[in-house]
Amino acid sequence: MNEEIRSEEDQSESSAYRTLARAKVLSEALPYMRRFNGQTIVIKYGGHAMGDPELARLFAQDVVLLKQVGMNPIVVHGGGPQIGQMLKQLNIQSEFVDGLRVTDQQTIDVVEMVLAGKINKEIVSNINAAGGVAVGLCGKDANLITARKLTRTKRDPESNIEKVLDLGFVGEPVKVDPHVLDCFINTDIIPVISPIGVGEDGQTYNINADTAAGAIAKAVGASRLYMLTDVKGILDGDKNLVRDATIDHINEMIADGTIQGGMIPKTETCMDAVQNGVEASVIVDGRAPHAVLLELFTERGAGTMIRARE
Ligand SMILES: Nc1ncnc2c1ncn2[C@@H]1O[C@H](COP(=O)(O)OP(=O)(O)O)[C@@H](O)[C@H]1O
Ligand SMILES: CC(=O)N[C@@H](CCC(=O)OP(=O)(O)O)C(=O)O
Repeated sequence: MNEEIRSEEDQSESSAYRTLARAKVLSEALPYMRRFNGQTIVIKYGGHAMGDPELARLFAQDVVLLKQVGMNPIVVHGGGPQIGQMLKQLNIQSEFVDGLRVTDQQTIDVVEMVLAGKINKEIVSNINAAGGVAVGLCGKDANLITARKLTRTKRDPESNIEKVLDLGFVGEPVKVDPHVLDCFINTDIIPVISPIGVGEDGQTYNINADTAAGAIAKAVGASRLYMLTDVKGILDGDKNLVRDATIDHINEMIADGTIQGGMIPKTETCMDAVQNGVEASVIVDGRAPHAVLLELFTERGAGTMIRARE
């Protein structure tokens, strides 16, 4: 057969195949779109996941799509690496205890400026540029997150005495008032929230973004809590992805050291959420394009899903 004709046939075959594959993806997505219609989902967008501008653009597009197919996405963002960069530029030393940034007066000013100022508005702009209508908030707006100083203790191995650690203005949420978020349901508005809390006395608190996202997911009765991070999900001892994790399994992995560092507060937040009304928490790879869409709308999903019961 003439080479030109063969190549035309090959091209039309592969284009037909691509069209079929696209149609399959769409038809697979439809039942999930129906199922999640009207549901609220909280997406924690971590500082590591937002590093690459192209990924940030795709993330914004995905959030807009979720809203357009009838869900109520709420974005809670972090920005740890970006805060670190700004502190470095300002020559302010920063130290972490158990994954939490020790926050003095100078640091809290920078944290608020970077999170509620720069990063929040960048995400809002990206969503708006993707055709959405985003509104930026922090925990201070409409009393969204009331916080108090977090107290941490650590046992001194030598004296065996429990010591109170002073983390400065690190806060823990004591109350989330979702009233302002309820106002956005059934509108086109997508809330984007910085993890800054306010004390009863007006003190500004720096809240770990995972913790803030978990508190908001519980308060709004979210169906799903998504944690976008820089790994595929929870990895087992052989570094294989754990697709479905029960609470017992996670506790075992924390106890035997398989889950460490920042993954400990993340999984603890996920477990707390599912034990308090959130249907499922999912840890997904924020470095993968369309991570949330793949998780929500495909049979195979992505990342690690955590439920209260199997
Ligand atoms: N068992 C585990 N599975 C996956 N990641 C783990 C595990 N144990 C520890 N980690 C670490 O947890 C990190 C994610 O937590 P963290 O750095 O706090 O994320 P983020 O900044 O996105 O909130 C991973 O990059 C990985 O180094
Ligand atoms: C108390 C505390 O540690 N707060 C965090 C808040 C930002 C955050 O959590 O951002 P990521 O999700 O990107 O890590 C911090 O200061 O870095």
